[in-house]
Amino acid sequence: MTRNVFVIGLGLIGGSVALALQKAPRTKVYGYDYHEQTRQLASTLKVVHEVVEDPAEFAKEADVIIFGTPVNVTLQFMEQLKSWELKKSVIITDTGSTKTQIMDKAKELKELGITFIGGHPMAGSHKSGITAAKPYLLENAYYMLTPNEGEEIEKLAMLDNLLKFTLGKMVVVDAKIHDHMTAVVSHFPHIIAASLVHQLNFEKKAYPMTSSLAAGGFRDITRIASSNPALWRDITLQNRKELVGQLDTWLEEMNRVRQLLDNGDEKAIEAYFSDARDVRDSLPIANGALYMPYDLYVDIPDYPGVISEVTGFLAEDNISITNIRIVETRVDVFGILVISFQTNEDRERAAQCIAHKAKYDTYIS
Ligand SMILES: NC(=O)c1ccc[n+]([C@@H]2O[C@H](COP(=O)([O-])OP(=O)(O)OC[C@H]3O[C@@H](n4cnc5c(N)ncnc54)[C@H](O)[C@@H]3O)[C@@H](O)[C@H]2O)c1
Ligand SMILES: O=C(O)C(=O)C[C@]1(C(=O)O)C=C[C@@H](O)C=C1
Repeated sequence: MTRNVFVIGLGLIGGSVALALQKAPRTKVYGYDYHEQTRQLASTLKVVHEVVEDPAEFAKEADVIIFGTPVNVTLQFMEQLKSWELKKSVIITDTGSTKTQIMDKAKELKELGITFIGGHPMAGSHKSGITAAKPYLLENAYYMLTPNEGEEIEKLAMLDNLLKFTLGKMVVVDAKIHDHMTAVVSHFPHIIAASLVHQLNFEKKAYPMTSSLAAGGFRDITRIASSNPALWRDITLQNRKELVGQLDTWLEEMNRVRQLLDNGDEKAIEAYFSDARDVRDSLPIANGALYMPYDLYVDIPDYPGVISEVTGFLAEDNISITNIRIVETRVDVFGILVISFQTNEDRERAAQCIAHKAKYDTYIS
């Protein structure tokens, strides 16, 4: 029997989930988005098997409903669900970055016999919209499910079994604990990134050249400041209690740093950086929330066709790449072509392949 999966909100995350779930057996993926252009693109780009025009009407047919909408929109839909005609067996989930308010709302649905199990894949991008969706976006990332207490284990297992096709690593987490942890590693960093950009904006009024000097460090730490502001407004509002707590801790920490600088305490300042480096370097790379691809920097000469030459050699040796980009400056890196791999083994094989076949130097940053 075919199961009908219905994705509402076909942007970066909803679109990526929809693309991934098309690989699940006996599954038909339907999708709805309130933007007409997104619905058209969903059809043209085959992000879903079929586009739906009326979500409430189609919901009657759905076995699983997945919200890929901004978190406040998901709350509104959850209110509407109360009056939708749904299959008794339907399992509803979301992909939202916050969980406490959504899981509180889920309790109201449970009273009406509707199963809602929260979900949150810990992968994404500062890009938004359907054109940024990719079938492998969630691969290897933790995918958290946040059932309320007392949720039927069979329903949780059914959802887990379906979402496994995103290739995410499924874990179950309590909603409140989820919001505490994601405040630290995801939501608060967005505030810091935005605040640094504001600081540069202020500085550049007196020193206009400052912007031109912003290089790799500033780019890396502020990339997420280019995220969708409305999405982050909703996330930070829903998790504002946790964020105020993080902000208080941060302010205390900044006062401590200020003291170190005021005192000109060499040892303490070095320890501040070296302790942070040790912690950062021991974080789970590629397995955890801090998923990072294995990057290889290739020092290539500047002539047409050189990129396809390198990727051609890798293809000959059956080495898959996950990303490729050109770094526009040679100031802070050795190589100019950056190729990402899924595993360290692939990266090592690629370095050997490039050294052997192309004779270009490779570096790991
Ligand atoms: N961006 C990330 O990195 C990331 C990562 C993990 C989870 N999330 C969560 O995933 C969800 C979606 O985020 P995204 O990054 O894909 O955003 P997005 O802007 O790319 O996609 C959201 C989609 O929802 C649609 N939408 C908005 N209101 C709607 C409505 N009333 N009815 C139907 N469709 C509507 C939009 O048109 C858009 O296509 C959010 O809850 C977010 O917190 C985001
Ligand atoms: O990579 C990014 O741009 C992201 O911000 C992705 C990111 C994060 O890591 O904070 C953002 C929100 C999520 O809910 C999950 C992942």
